[in-house]
Amino acid sequence: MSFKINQEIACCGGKLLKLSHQSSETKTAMDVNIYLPKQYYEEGITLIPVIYYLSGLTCSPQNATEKAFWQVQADKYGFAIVFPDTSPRGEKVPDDPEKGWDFGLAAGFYVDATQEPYKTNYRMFSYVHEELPKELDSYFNKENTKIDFLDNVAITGHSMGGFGALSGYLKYYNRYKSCSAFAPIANPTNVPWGIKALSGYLGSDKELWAQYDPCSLVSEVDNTRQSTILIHCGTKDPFLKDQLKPEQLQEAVKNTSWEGKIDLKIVEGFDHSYFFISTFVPEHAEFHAKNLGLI
Ligand SMILES: N[C@@H](CCC(=O)N[C@@H](CS)C(=O)NCC(=O)O)C(=O)O
Repeated sequence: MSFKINQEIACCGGKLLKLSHQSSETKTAMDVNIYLPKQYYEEGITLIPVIYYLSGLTCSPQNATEKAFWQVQADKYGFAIVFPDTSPRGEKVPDDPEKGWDFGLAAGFYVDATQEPYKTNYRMFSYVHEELPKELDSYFNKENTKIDFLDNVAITGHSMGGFGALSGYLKYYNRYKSCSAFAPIANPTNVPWGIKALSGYLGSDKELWAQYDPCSLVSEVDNTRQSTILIHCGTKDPFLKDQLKPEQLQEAVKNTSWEGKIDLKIVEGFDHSYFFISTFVPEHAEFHAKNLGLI
């Protein structure tokens, strides 16, 4: 299956492409944005690495595309950045029966649902980590490989997407070269947003929940590369104490191969918004650029 280019927009030194495609995982059309940095359009550049950015609750691919200012950093270092959607969408896709904004549409939580009525469409884990990278690779690298969607890749995200980045990174430790997160839901099995989503999508089996919880995964995944995970959270984030709980991840890594490897920065005065995210995107970009071999 192929991508449709809905918009091609000149941005910084490169181009922003707003794409859509039919997903066999979610069985819906999915929107995805990609920024191709200026290096993509230059002669003689070797493979361009990719950062995947997973967005938070209520977001589409547009929020981060418009408000995180990754594009400037992508040009500075020479990586592409992919902004997937946060859930399947469409009239036939089941939503939260309570009509909340923390479950269902725009709240897919990057897991593969096992429960009715969600299991047919809510396959965001397999979509983001398997189907989307492969589809992008076959679409963009038809004639020769210019963008490395599959190997020299990093992952990051915000809030629900910070959780998605952490869990995806730990489950695909040998693929992602680095992981960072902005205000992630660090211990989803232990907070209201996570409990609602995991019970809705995965049912009551807490062992299945644990397979996605970064606080459980750190004791199962051996950090053989001695990698550091970079995390920023703001002190004025209204969700910090009850929903994000980054300190639980610090606790969980004790006596594991990740001990001392969570670089958690609690920054004074910042909230949960894109003003916070865009402030720290340059630091995350530099962190990933180093791990992707760009500097
Ligand atoms: N809609 C919620 C806020 C949800 C929220 O803060 N969502 C974050 C991710 S968890 C976000 O990125 N929102 C979109 C934006 O700021 O552009 C509320 O009214 O309190």
